[in-house]
Amino acid sequence: MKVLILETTADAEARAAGIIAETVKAKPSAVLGLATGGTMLPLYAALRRMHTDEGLSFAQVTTFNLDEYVGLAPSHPASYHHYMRDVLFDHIDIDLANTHLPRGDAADPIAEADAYEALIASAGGIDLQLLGIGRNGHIGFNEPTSSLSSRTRIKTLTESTHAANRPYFAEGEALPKYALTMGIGSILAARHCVLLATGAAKADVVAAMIEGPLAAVCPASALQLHPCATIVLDRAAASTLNLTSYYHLVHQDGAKSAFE
Ligand SMILES: O=P(O)(O)OC[C@H]1O[C@](O)(CO)[C@@H](O)[C@@H]1O
Repeated sequence: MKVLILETTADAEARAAGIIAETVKAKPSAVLGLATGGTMLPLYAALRRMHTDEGLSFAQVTTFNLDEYVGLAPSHPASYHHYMRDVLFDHIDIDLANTHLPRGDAADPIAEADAYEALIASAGGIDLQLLGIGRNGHIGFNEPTSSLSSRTRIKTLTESTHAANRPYFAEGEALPKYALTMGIGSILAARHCVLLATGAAKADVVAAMIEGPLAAVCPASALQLHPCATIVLDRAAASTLNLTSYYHLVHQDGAKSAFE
């Protein structure tokens, strides 16, 4: 794992956005795996700015989002379809036909999961998978005890995930019980995984992911198996790591990747 600890939250967000921008510049037809959640909002704002101010083009990019709530139509304000159009797709030059999320309102969600997995394969796989991390260690909606080799499927959401996402739903509205999510095996198949975590509330789970045992109870720890995983943190999210000085020694600016 390449652990990058940035001084401020804004620095961490800018670094993660910069990694995505460099990927798209190096390969304009890149296949990006995208994530949602509050952590990603400033990152997508940075990509919007790079598009508007610096001409960063997404015209040839294809995207696959990690997950969607079962039962929500794309027009639902709390759906991830809605989120992605709102915060990114409607503001850049991407071809909407090349943007993909699992359909939460599919008549047959099991068939939808299989078709989504096949669509990713037919696009040639994912070049860069962006990830957030839930306070319970989930990546995508792979809740604790998810199979580390799982593929896109339906998962039951935990109470803590419900609590974290309650603010995105209308008062009194019942939250979806299930989500369609890329599996941990699907995520590990991406050629590069980039996880962004910011804020002290994520510190303990970040330490479990990086320095804890590989364990299904912390799904993000599966990234320990990935040959090219970059973890981008601010100081607060990195505050309970034990090996901080080592990460600084090896992975900060100027380090030669050949020696990582
Ligand atoms: O960035 P946040 O809002 O803390 O969310 C973290 C993770 O939780 C989710 O929002 C799902 O609960 C993911 O989409 C995200 O990666």
